[in-house]
Amino acid sequence: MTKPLPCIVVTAGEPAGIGPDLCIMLAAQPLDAQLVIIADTEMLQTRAKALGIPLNTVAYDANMRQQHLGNGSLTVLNQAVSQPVIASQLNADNSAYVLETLRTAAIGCVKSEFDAMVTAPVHKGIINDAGIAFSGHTEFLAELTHTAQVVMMLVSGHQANSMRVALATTHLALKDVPQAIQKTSLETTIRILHHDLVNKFGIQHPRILVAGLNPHAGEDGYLGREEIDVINPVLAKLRTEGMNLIGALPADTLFAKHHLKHADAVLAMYHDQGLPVLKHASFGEGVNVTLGLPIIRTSVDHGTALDLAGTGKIEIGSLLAAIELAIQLTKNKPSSAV
Ligand SMILES: NC(=O)c1ccc[n+]([C@@H]2O[C@H](COP(=O)([O-])OP(=O)(O)OC[C@H]3O[C@@H](n4cnc5c(N)ncnc54)[C@H](O)[C@@H]3O)[C@@H](O)[C@H]2O)c1
Ligand SMILES: N[C@H](C(=O)O)[C@H](O)COP(=O)(O)O
Repeated sequence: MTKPLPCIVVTAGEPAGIGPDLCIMLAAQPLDAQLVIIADTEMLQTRAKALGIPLNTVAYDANMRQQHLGNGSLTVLNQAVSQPVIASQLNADNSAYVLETLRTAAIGCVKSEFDAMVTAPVHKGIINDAGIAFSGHTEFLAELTHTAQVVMMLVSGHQANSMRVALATTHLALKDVPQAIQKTSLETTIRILHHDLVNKFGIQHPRILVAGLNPHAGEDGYLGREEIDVINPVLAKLRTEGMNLIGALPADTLFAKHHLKHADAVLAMYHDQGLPVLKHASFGEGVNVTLGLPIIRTSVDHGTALDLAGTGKIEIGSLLAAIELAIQLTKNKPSSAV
């Protein structure tokens, strides 16, 4: 008996950004999956007209499942915006809509109606302007699924030569980072990273490079003590369990080719220690994946690109890579029905 294709749900993200444009472009992309877009159908049609792309939308029906053929048609689970959308113009009145698309997708994944969710970019600032505290999908989905700790990892798009960069802290002001690097949370981060590399990415004995926090990994304590007091003791403890952890390494040279050649993942201590390197190498083709969640969630490696919404001048590579990785992860799921 042939297995059904995985059902991937895509949230269209900030409606004034390029998320809707990306979803419309998906209509022409055949996939080895079923595809459901969560968005305001009328808003998608208006944007498609502006882009000059003919778009056929079919209302989502859980009982009518079919492969996404890329024949110009999109299956849409309609979620109404509060206010008409103007491309490039943020409107805080539509922030609740954005979060509702995420809730619908995540709950659908928890209930196994969907196999994985893929998110188009949201604008963190406008959601906060609406009076809703929001620092990112990663933190939002952790809270929604009652998961105490998750790990953000970005993967460069090229499978053969893939770089994976995970973060010990996520969307945090730089001044708050040192305080957030604590033994317990760092240990949990490494356990989640190690577990998911083994179980979700199929890497039997992952070799993980761990960055220090300070310049030159603290230079024996003369440039900061987090390596001596926190990071190295955690690495030593986890090594006794057989984990292959290298570090704490100076972050400036950790990303040199000779180091990366033999690494399955890098753990950076904070957002802008790790992500600029990965985005320099593969911006527009990378994937953001949330590890440690009870559901599969991947995302694009770029933001809302408000300057490009409705212009037709965007690249869809990262969204396609995010969908491909989501499909792959559904296949690696131990109890997967797909
Ligand atoms: N996954 C997400 O939800 C996600 C990811 C990153 C940033 N963001 C958010 O997006 C907003 C804008 O962030 P930013 O300006 O720092 O980054 P951005 O990625 O939106 O834009 C950076 C540059 O890349 C260009 N660009 C981005 N995506 C592109 C694409 N698909 N094709 C062609 N060009 C593209 C933009 O035009 C801009 O010049 C912020 O609120 C940020 O927090 C969201
Ligand atoms: N840190 C991510 C990046 O730079 O690509 C981005 O802000 C999205 O994060 P969430 O997936 O948590 O929204």
